[in-house]
Amino acid sequence: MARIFIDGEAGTTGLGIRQRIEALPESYGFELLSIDPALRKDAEARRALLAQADIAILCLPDDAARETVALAEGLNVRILDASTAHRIADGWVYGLPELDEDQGALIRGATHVANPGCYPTGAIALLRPLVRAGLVPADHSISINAVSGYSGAGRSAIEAHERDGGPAFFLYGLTLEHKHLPEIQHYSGLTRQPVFVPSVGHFPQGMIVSIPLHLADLPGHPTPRDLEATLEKAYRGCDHVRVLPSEPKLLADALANTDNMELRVHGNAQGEKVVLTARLDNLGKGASGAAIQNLLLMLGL
Ligand SMILES: NC(=O)C1=CN([C@@H]2O[C@H](COP(=O)(O)OP(=O)(O)OC[C@H]3O[C@@H](n4cnc5c(N)ncnc54)[C@H](OP(=O)(O)O)[C@@H]3O)[C@@H](O)[C@H]2O)C=CC1
Ligand SMILES: CC(=O)N[C@@H](CCC(=O)OP(=O)(O)O)C(=O)O
Repeated sequence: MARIFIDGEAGTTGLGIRQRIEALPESYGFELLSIDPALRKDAEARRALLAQADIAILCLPDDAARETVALAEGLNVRILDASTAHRIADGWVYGLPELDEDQGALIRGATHVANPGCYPTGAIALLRPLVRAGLVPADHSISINAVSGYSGAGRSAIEAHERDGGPAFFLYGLTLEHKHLPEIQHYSGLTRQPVFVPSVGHFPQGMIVSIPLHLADLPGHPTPRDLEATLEKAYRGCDHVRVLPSEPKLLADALANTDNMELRVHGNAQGEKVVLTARLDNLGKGASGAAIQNLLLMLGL
């Protein structure tokens, strides 16, 4: 029997995790420990639940996640943090099992796992294998564009979109210092920070991360197929990541309510340029679905 405490269980990510745990077969033997909603921000009440839990999943703003980690000090509880607070921190294992062949084993043995960000999940999945294969130089200038469903901004944004019916679409992060950049750069293996332009559309869930490349700028002038074959090799056998043929049009919300991600290399007929795309549900493989993958790994299930 594994006792799980979801700190922030009433929020968007917390609720998604709770629903996924409740849908698992009983034989997995999970017991959910819930806090009295009136005490959800009370340090003593949270520490008491942390003391009873085998794994605590943090679905909190960054500062609150740091506070819970401090509260858990000295207790025998493993932590899976969905916030941005610990993604490149020492002593934490990055919870993207598809990152490397041994990443699943690292997650299995870890006491502290950082669940990846939604945009980084797509960007890193596209870039890391290409950088490692030498097809994209580590110091290449990379631009990343992305669109997310409005649920990516949490409960208050969801309420605002559903109450006011908009806005239809907007770019943000235009100071070019989005909180996901350190994580994207670090795990993609890039020495130069990319330009990252996220956006939000008026749809609840879904995401496309896209990265344009001029192939003549890359060493050895690879073909679109070279890039695609490298991605295929990297994700062969992965349950949640698929490399699929290019399509002339991609809908951002086609994977809503799934925990999978699709990667594609779209090239022009002359083979001069490509756009790499990753499509996922920001709340699925981008958050709660990834957390369940990590939880099951941490418990050896
Ligand atoms: N939504 C997404 O697509 C993704 C979100 N994440 C990350 O997951 C985390 C949670 O985000 P999300 O679920 O979207 O946010 P929400 O705003 O939907 O939920 C956050 C929850 O945390 C609670 N909370 C806030 N402060 C505290 C505190 N000090 N102590 C205890 N509980 C607190 C909130 O309660 P109350 O509302 O009462 O304040 C709320 O229930 C964030 O770090 C976010 O960046 C990660 C990947 C994707
Ligand atoms: C649409 C939107 O606002 N998205 C959020 C990212 C989602 C999220 O909260 O990401 P973390 O995984 O890093 O916590 C943002 O850009 O800040």
